[in-house]
Amino acid sequence: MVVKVVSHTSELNRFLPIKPCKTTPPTIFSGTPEVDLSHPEAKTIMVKACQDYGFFKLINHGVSFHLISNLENHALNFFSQPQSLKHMAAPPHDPFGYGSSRIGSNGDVGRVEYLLLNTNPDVLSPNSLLILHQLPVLFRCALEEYMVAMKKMCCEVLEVMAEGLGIGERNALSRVVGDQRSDSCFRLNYYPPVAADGNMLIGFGEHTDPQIISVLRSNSESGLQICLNDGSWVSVPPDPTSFFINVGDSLQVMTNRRFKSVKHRVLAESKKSRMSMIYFGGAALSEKIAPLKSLMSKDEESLYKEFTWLEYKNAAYKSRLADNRLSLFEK
Ligand SMILES: C=C1C[C@]23C[C@@]1(O)CC[C@H]2[C@@]12CC[C@H](O)[C@@](C)(C(=O)O1)[C@H]2[C@@H]3C(=O)O
Ligand SMILES: O=C(O)CCC(=O)C(=O)O
Ligand SMILES: [Fe+2]
Repeated sequence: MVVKVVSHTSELNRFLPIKPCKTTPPTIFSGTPEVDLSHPEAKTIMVKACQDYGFFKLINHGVSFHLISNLENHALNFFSQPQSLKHMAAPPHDPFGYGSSRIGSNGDVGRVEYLLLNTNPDVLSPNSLLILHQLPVLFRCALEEYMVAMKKMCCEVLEVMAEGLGIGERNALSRVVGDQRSDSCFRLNYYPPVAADGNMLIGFGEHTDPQIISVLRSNSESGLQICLNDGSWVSVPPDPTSFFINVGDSLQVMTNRRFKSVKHRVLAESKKSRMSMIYFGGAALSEKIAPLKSLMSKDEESLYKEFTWLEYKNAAYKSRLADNRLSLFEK
C-alpha cells in the first residue's frame, strides 16, 4: 500500500470537500441599480439602492482603467505561480496573506485562492508587512497605488451617501473610513476555471461583509450572486469597467437599519478564471459603531447595543461565514 504523506497545507487544501451546487442555471439579475458618480442625482439613487438591495453598481467613478488592469495583471502573474512559491511566511492562524480553499479560521471552504492584506500602514501588523515585502516590488507598488485610489473613492461614495441621507455633515460617514487609523482591508480572489460538467461549486460561501462598505471589481467572468429580500439568489452580470458597492454590517448599524448589509456569495461556474479585488472600508479599532445621531428622528431608539469596531471584528472573526454576526449585538 502506498501512503501519500501530505506535508504542506496547500496540498491538504486540495482534499477539502467543497459542496457542488444544483445545476439549474442561475437567474440573471437585470435590476442592478446603477449610480453615476458624476450625476447630480447620484445621491438619491444611491440611497434608494442601499435601502432596497444594500448593493449597487458604480459607473463614472473616475478611477483609471490602467491602474485597475495593471494590478490585475500582477495579480494574475502571482496566482499563476507554482503553489510552493505562493505560500508566504504568514504564521498559522493569521487571516492575512495567501490562502487557498480555507476561508477564515472556522472551517469554511471554497474553491478560491486569495491574498488578504491589511491596508493601513499604521495598524499593519508585523505579519502584514512581512507578507507585502515578499511580493515582487512592482506588484507591491500596484497594490499600494490601488489601495490609495480605493480609500479616496470609498470616501467620495460615503460623502454622496451622507448627502442623500440628509445628514448635515457631509463627512459623517467618510471620516470613519478616511481616518488614518481606519482598519480597512483588501482582498484579491482568484477562482480557477471549473470543468465543463455543468456543476457549479461554491467559490465563496454566503455571507455579509462586516465593514462599512466594500468596493468590488471583477474581470468579465460571472459568479457573484446577491440575495434579494424574498430570499432568492440572483447572478450579477459582471462589468470590469465598474465597481460594485456592498453595504456592510457596520453601515447597517450606523443607519439604524435604514440600509441592510447585503448577503452575497460567489459560485465558481466559469470555464475561465474569475478574478476579483475588494476593498473593505472599515473603521478604526477604537471607533464606536452606532447609529448616527444626525440621522435619528426625535424618539428613535438604537436597535443595537453599543460596541466598537474592535469588539465587532473580534466577534466576527470567531464566526462562520454564513452566521448572522449582527444578531449578537441587537437589542
Ligand atoms: C469565516 C470568516 C472569514 C472572514 C472572517 C470570518 O470569520 C467571518 C467574516 C469573513 C469576512 C467576509 C468579508 C471579507 O472577505 C473578510 C476579509 C472579512 O473581513 O470578513 C472575511 C474574513 C476572512 O476571510 O478572514
Ligand atoms: O470574489 C468576489 O467576487 C466576492 C468575494 C467576497 O464577497 C469577499 O471576499 O468578501
Ligand atoms: Fe463579501
